[in-house]
Amino acid sequence: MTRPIIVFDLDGTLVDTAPDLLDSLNHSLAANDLAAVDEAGFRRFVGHGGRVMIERAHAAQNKALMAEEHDRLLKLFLDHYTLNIPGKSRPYPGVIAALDHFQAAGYLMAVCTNKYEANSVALIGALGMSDYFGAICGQDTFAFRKPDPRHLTETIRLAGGDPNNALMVGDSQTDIDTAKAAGIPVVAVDFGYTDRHVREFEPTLVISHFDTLTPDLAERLIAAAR
Ligand SMILES: O=C(O)COP(=O)(O)O
Ligand SMILES: [Mg+2]
Repeated sequence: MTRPIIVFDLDGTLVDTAPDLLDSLNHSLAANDLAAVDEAGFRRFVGHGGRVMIERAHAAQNKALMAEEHDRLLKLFLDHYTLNIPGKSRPYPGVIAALDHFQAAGYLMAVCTNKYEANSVALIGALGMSDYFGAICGQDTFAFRKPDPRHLTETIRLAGGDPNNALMVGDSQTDIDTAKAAGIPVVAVDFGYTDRHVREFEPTLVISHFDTLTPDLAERLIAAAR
């Protein structure tokens, strides 16, 4: 059998990127005379990448958004975000220790995120975390993205893993729906970016700290899902 694989979402799961995403979002919105989004708004708009964040912020303020404007604001957002990496973004408490434990236990690891791939690779590199991951797949890596389950299953294959011997860890409904559609057990962290409690989306398990996420626990969750 192939080595087991654990796949992580990025924003709100491995790394607390909210301050930087919010700064870059507000930088782009200001160019279209929109009011700044606060932390609560951010939680409602995040999860499907920058383009959707900008679209949702406009809808919330009843502002029309033409296709060309959308492209221009996305470019402003991405240029600002890219220039600031890693900014204030840091891994959540216990993340590095957990990755070390999974690595020592022989797990393959990968990232499946709706951020753009280049920004994901840059952020993970800037935080010194690249060596843990056999694949880092963003919303533009394939022709499909979360909640399409193929984003997850193809990430697993790219990292050399088997979807039948896999666990997903995420912070949002998108992650939970994706894993469920792929038939993969999913652990939800309760400290990420969602406006409703992750429990409502019925993940396999909810955790509040990475210390809880051990290779033993992962093995049990994978075995129970078979
Ligand atoms: O940036 C987003 O909108 C989502 O990113 P995530 O999939 O890593 O949570
Ligand atoms: Mg997330």
